[in-house]
Amino acid sequence: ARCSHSTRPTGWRWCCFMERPLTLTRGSSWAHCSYCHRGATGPWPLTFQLTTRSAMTSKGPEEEHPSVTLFRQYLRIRTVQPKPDYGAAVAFFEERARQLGLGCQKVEVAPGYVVTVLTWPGTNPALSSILLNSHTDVVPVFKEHWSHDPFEAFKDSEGYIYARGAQDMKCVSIQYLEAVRRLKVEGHRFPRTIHMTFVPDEEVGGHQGMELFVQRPEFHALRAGFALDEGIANPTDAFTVFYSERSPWWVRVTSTGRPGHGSLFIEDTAAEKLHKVVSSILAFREKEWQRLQSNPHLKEGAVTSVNLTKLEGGVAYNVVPATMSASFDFRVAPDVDFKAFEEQLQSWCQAAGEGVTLEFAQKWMHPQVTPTDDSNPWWAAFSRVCKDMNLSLEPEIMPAATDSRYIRAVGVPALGFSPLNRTPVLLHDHDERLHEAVFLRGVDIYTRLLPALASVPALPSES
Ligand code: MET
Ligand SMILES: [Zn+2]
Ligand SMILES: [Zn+2]
Repeated sequence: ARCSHSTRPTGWRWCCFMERPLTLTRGSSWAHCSYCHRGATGPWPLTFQLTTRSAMTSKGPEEEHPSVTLFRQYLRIRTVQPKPDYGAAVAFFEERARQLGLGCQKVEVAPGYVVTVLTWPGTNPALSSILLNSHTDVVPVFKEHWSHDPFEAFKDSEGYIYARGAQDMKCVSIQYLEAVRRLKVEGHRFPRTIHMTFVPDEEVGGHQGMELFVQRPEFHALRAGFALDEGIANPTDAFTVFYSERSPWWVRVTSTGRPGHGSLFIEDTAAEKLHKVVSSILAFREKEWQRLQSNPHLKEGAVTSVNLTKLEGGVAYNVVPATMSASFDFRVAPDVDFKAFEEQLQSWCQAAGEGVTLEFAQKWMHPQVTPTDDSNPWWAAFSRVCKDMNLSLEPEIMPAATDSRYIRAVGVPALGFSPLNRTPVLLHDHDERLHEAVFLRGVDIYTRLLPALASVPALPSES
């Protein structure tokens, strides 16, 4: 097979030999394949500049990079909460497994909730495996605030792909698959097995997804030694990598008090007492915010955040209700004393008066930290590749929660990493979008990371 060099100065061309894109130098009359170097005009990678981005942007479908086409196909599957079309997603991954010649296993962790596992076996089955995890569901949209239909995967003339899940995290699922495809086509084999897990329901807490899956014999049979899961885009040149997470505590405070006519000065009302708790919690929020603001070394994930997200109660303007409630989304930093923190919440309720109680809708109690020094061979391999590729890494604590918490809690070290730099953070936002060149660069990054991770020598525990 040979490269087919294009004479066009812009756009994507496919190298049939290396199964990857040719890079085209803007203004030159011909292209080169960056892998097999036929007709090379300069070193890979192209410097990643906005001008280059538009040079790399394709116009018509016939010019589009096949990995981008696949990404857009996946984005069109409506796996949107609260009623995700998981059947279509599972069928999509089964078809990928068939096309790539990968093992495919479906594990139904709850009725209708399937974890799809695609497997590329390693050469040394004695070694633990690499787990590449991604969730298949996406959060709902406010359609009226979008510039394009969020399930159409519209690509604008600049190369930005608009879709719910473009960043969180359908890009990562396809980047894993495309990196594996490239490596397989190039004829590589690695000592460690690579498993890709596609899991449901992360966006609603993972209770019918990863939380159940890690307890199943099928999960233990994967013998995962290390996992990658989602991160967050970085608007700068750097890439963020998460080594721990804050713990979600979703708390509902219910206040009860004396009811009556809306014209009277009734004492001991539900509203009065709820107001006190809300004030205590929002004062704590302000304190944590100030702590974050005043210390430039602290990142968002290192302090505890809280937001008042729901207020419920009442039936009429002139009826004082006997019950009112407030719901809070706490994200508790990993270094917090969890027992003391819960006691603090209880004491705010008690201080507000009689009949004020709290309940938890989510309460994660097992924060874990994956070491980011060379004592951790997985970190060493991961960071070495990034160094070799000249990628600067910003290690942080994930401010939100991902399925990584379940993976780490069963003893598997995990890093949260979405290979998206120079990208505004738009997860869960209107007009969530990703530039196709950033997406493709992410495939390159995994194409370098996977060989390194899947070739980490036997650990002391494995020999
Ligand atoms: C607490 S469930 C996690 C849902 C979502 N990933 C979030 O962080 O909000
Ligand atoms: Zn996500
Ligand atoms: Zn999300």
